Amino acid sequence: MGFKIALIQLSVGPDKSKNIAQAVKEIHLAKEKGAQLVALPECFNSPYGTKYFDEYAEEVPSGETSRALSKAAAEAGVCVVGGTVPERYEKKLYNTCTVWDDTGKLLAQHRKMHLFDIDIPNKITFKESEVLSAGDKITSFDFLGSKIGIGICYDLRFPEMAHLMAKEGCSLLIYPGAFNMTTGPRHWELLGRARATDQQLWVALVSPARDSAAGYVAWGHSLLVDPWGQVVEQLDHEPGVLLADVDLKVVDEVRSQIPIRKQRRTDIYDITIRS
Ligand SMILES: NC(=O)CCC(=O)C(=O)O
Repeated sequence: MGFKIALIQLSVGPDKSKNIAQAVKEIHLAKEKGAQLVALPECFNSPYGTKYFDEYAEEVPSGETSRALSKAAAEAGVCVVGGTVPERYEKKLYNTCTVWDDTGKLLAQHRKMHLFDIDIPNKITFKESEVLSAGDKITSFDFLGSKIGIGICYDLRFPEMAHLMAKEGCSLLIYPGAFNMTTGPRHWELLGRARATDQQLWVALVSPARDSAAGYVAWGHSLLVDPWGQVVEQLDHEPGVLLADVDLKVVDEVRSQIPIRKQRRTDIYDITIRS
């Protein structure tokens, strides 16, 4: 009960076609190494920055990147969590993750719900909301008898969202993300471990590789955390692939041995989706 996952820490540059071609190549290589699920990083077809989103944006599923991911998933015969791309929809832009099954069919589409607007003086100021709109839906999909939830980068900071995905039955949460050189060393691993521990499930964080010459320098360090909150494996900041087994039995093991899910005081508090 489980599957092999590959987290692809891609090197991303300004050449969109090259970024896509590199992703397609890595999807095939991961499949050859036995991966059943391949996940790409946030903003993998474009440099990460508000000035780039409009230029690199495409429609889902008709755009160049969607078509390439669908084809790669079908040809390799593997499920692809397609990182994120700037998506154009009805004159708005979103930061969007698409998921493709092993026949190339679009299984799920998640629009980043929490936009990355922060201001840390003399370190980093970023305002996604200057150009992006926020999504408004929790997203999960079925995979080999399990349910997988999707969040995007800053979404990782919101335990309520992870809680709702766990409540929907997810055993694994995948977050394509690109933390930076200020928040990355402080919070990236901590938040991944926190979400895994508080929801008692697997968490995968997938970053682009670091490019120190880029306007926004990604922290890298893609990682997989088990439901005990332990880091199973973590990359450094170079391009690379993390290939590991996701054992779903561990989810049941932790949840039965530390039964916080049954011990919540829902007579006093609750987290629900407002419709
Ligand atoms: N792309 C993002 O959402 C970055 C989030 C981030 O760096 C953080 O600290 O949160």
